[in-house]
Amino acid sequence: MTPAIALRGAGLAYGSRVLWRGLDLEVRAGEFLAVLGANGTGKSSLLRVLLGLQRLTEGTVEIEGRAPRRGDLVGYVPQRLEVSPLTPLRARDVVRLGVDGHRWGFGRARGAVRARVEDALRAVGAEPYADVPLRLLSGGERQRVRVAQALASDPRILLCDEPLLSLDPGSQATVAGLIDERRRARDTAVVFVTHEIEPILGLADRVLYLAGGRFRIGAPDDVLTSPVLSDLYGTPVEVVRAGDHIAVVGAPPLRAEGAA
Ligand SMILES: Nc1ncnc2c1ncn2[C@@H]1O[C@H](COP(=O)(O)OP(=O)(O)OP(=O)(O)O)[C@@H](O)[C@H]1O
Repeated sequence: MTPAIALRGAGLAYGSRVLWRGLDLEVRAGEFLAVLGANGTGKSSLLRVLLGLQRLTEGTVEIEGRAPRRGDLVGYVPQRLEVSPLTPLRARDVVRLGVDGHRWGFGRARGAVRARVEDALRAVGAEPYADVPLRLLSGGERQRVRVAQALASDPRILLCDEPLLSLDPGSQATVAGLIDERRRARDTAVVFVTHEIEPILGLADRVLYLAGGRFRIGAPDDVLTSPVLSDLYGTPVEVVRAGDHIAVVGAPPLRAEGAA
């Protein structure tokens, strides 16, 4: 079966600075891949490659067997929804923007569009505030709306770039749970970039951990260990686990230039 995402011998550098190279990774439909690592290790750049916004400097990338391109195969959830204090947009309007006009048409298919929007709002539990102006919603409510927008086109692949940032722990768990529910219900492949490990620890099938030009891929329990991360960073790093809590202690800041 064609993987949802296939990277082969993939590398990305900005000038002489190598973010990562030799990345061989297949993500299958319905798989949840968490992408972890320090600031500046190239996590967002990886998403840009998958969105077709950034060219690899070596190797190849395919989305369902083809070069990345614009369209409704891929949904995207950014860090946060920036909202102008002047915008009249309501949650419902934002979700409507996520429904592909070409696929659903204008005029003739208005009923279908409306149903799509309602489904997406319901999926994230945003119906109670669907008609409230966005600027009046809390951070967690806005992020649910943003997830609804990304889900509205029923993408085969969902790319999430730190969607939990600046949410409280309860909202983090809710937003991560919504994305997890969708991938289970529709076999959506999920690539989830996050600094918050705990909310996705029980959800991720695999982890891609980036550190200063090097990386490890594997099941969370295999990658998030003191020996593996110490080896990856090249210095002693402690992974402390207590119940559902986990902390990576002693990871050094990013080196000035990359290259493993
Ligand atoms: N177009 C570009 N040209 C040159 N350098 C870039 C470009 N885009 C990103 N960078 C640099 O590449 C590095 C990786 O950026 P990226 O945003 O992918 O990292 P990240 O792992 O997502 O970081 P963070 O966790 O801080 O969001 C950063 O140091 C950034 O400044």
